[in-house]
Amino acid sequence: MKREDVLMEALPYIQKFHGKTIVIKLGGHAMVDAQILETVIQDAVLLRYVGMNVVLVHGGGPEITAKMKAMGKEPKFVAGLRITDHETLEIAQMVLVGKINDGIVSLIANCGARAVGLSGNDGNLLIARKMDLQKVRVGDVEQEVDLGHVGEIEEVDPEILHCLLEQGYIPVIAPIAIDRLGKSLNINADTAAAEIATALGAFKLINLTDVDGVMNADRSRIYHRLKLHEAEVMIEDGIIVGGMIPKLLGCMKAVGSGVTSAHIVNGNRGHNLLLELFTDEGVGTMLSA
Ligand SMILES: Nc1ncnc2c1ncn2[C@@H]1O[C@H](COP(=O)(O)OP(=O)(O)O)[C@@H](O)[C@H]1O
Ligand SMILES: CC(=O)N[C@@H](CCC(=O)OP(=O)(O)O)C(=O)O
Repeated sequence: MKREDVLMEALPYIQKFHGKTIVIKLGGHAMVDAQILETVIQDAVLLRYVGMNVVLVHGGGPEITAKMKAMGKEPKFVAGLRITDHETLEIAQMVLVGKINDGIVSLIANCGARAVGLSGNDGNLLIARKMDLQKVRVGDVEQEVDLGHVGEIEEVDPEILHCLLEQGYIPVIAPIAIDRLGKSLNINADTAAAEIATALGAFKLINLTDVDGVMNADRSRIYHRLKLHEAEVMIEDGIIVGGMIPKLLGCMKAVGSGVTSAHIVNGNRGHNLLLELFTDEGVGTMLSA
């Protein structure tokens, strides 16, 4: 395709998305390479410059895991959620709020846009309560597991985001929430992004991760388009496992609540974010109602 054709293919999308809100979830597995992370940030800044309201929610699971291991702690997950004791919560806050959030804000500044870093604690953005015990099947026995300081989001107050977006900032959000007594809770970043997209009435939710999209059981094919009911069946059938569970559930919640489409895209391939948004074929999985 000629270079001018590439630009012309993007034009109707740029027109359609102008002034619309897009929530981009940057997964920890899509941030392991500094150069790739920079590419993603460049894409996000470009979206801002073509007139979209861009909100970034980031994870950092692999870095939290690495820090825990370095401190002699064994990470454990239930359905993609990290069991979080007090020390783990402190590690998660240090990594997510202290390190990753700050790093992304600086990268955006380097790319010529303005960002403000937040966690769910700021401006009561994410109010949560401690998550109920989770049922886990071990062999034939079903057990109940306490996930510790892990939160279930009860309320989202997007006011602070509206203020920042109106002033042209890109809000960058770390997935830590606050409970009604002022205590912090660890939130899965996919869930946080989906709740924020829903509360903002976003046009799109884009999940950047380390796979090309939602795949079938033997991982031989990608689903480029999924409907809500198909995604439900895939979860019931156990085709979706681990970290993909909160991701797809989040996308389903968002789409079920009015977000037009939710996308799962490989963030480790250069400029995939732009290709998913501005080309006819797209590159990942698009979930719609
Ligand atoms: N059906 C599926 N299709 C694609 N990926 C899946 C599926 N089920 C589970 N996964 C896993 O989900 C992972 C992405 O989730 P996660 O590790 O939490 O990423 P992130 O850190 O980007 O949020 C993939 O690397 C893949 O191993
Ligand atoms: C409760 C819970 O699981 N919280 C996550 C928060 C970070 C996250 O979700 O990071 P990714 O997007 O990279 O997976 C965790 O501790 O890993």
